[in-house]
Amino acid sequence: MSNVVNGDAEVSGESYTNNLTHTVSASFSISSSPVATYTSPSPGKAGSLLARTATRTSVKQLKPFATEDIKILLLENINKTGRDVLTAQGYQVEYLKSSLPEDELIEKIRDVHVIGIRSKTKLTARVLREAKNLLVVGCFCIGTNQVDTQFAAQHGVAVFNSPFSNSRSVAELVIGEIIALARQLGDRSSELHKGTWNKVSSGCWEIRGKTLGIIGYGHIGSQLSVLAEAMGMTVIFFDAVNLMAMGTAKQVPTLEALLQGSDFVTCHVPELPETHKMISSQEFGQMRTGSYLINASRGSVIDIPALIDAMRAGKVAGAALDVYPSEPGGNGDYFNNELNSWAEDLRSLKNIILTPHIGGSTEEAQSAIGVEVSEALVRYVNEGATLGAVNMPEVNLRSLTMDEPNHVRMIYIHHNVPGVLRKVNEILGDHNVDKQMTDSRGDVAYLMADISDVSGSVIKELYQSLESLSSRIVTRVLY
Ligand SMILES: NC(=O)C1=CN([C@@H]2O[C@H](COP(=O)(O)OP(=O)(O)OC[C@H]3O[C@@H](n4cnc5c(N)ncnc54)[C@H](O)[C@@H]3O)[C@@H](O)[C@H]2O)C=CC1
Ligand SMILES: O=C(O)C(=O)COP(=O)(O)O
Repeated sequence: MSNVVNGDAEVSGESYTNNLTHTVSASFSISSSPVATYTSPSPGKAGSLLARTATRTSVKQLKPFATEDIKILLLENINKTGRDVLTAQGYQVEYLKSSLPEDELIEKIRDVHVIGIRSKTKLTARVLREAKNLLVVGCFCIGTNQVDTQFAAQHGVAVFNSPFSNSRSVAELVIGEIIALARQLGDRSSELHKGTWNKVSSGCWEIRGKTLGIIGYGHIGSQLSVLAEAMGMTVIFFDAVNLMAMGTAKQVPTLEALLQGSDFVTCHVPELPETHKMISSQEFGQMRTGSYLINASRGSVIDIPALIDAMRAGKVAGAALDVYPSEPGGNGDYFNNELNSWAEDLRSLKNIILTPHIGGSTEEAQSAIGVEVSEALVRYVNEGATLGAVNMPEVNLRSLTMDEPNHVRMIYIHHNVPGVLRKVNEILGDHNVDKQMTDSRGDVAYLMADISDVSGSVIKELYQSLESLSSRIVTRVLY
């Protein structure tokens, strides 16, 4: 492992790796050109922004660390496209197919600078507190409810996700389920699998002319709206904010109005305290008799025992669930009462489609998410850019170029308290700050400054001065 020159003292590769957050910041080697060792990633299928950027030879890659010292843990079967972007950078990438129970996760996370997860891995404050080297989290999915994003921000750890790369896949699944429920396809198919010919039309319907009620009209809800209208459905939606309706869809003012007016109800809200058991006994009472319920958002949104009662009473004629309050960390025979106390009652119902959280599980979605999130991670690790972060202010500066060999990029993540900028600018003030950007989000602020004509010893001084401020969360130096 290569040694890294730290100002005038030499730091061994081992100590450098053990606390990269610190030593990335504290490594002031300008002895080897990061560009010389840079290998540009092979362009992804989706047309990699990173790859395009890397081919512009004038852009300088900011990497004052040996890329092989960056340790990345990828859980939950993250797509090969994502793994390829990260390994092409030279990072050490460990990849597991499932998520990890909390204690194993804590053991593993202590060591890594980057973690990539999907919806199952819970990055709680307890886990993140142990993640002493962690710089950044990549959620290779839409939802970020599984991460304590606020705790992460307060400890200088940025969190990225993929806001819409699997939205279409979820919308298409729901369209399939609307027809499958209306025609009782699941039941007919499993009967025939068992040898029973059961040709019925009673209680089976066309979807043309029926009303679809969408709860949460964001990326998925609005995409679904377009597909449903194309199939002859009328669309109404309920959302916490006023939104532009697609096509001839109409926003309704209350959840009750949506439930009373819909033949099919589908949920597309995030997991929040306000959406917890949003559909419970009272709401089932407000639904039309013989209507259908679909949930591909989060398991906490539906009160499942209340759904079981509503289906047994004939109020709800069918349901499709993709998500559950407890979900297993990997594949296997886990869907039983040990996982969720009502699982066997749910499995015994007629006309209910139960899927193992596959809404976003298509080749297209996973391959696009792999590239998108990995590229955001690379930009954050190498350049400090927070564009698209869900828990940090969005800060970026135009790239440094090869014509600016003695420039340095200072990154200072700090508590958002009065007087910090004055102190930071006193420290930077004797130098030529070429460009600077700062922004805050809640309690945390992020400052990025590019400084010209600085030597190794000056970089060290700047770093130490910023580190000594009481407002400091994380200081990084990139050049
Ligand atoms: N089953 C699966 O595999 C997948 C599930 N999801 C889940 O679907 C959720 C929705 O995804 P997107 O449409 O991309 O999110 P989005 O953020 O684009 O849209 C969510 C919408 O819900 C609305 N909303 C929030 N709180 C509300 C409330 N209390 N009442 C009414 N409306 C409310 C928001 O205003 C927003 O318009 C995600 O948060 C995720 O949990 C997402 C992708 C795949
Ligand atoms: O994107 C999301 O929020 C999802 O729920 C999909 O999660 P997954 O990537 O399948 O674990």
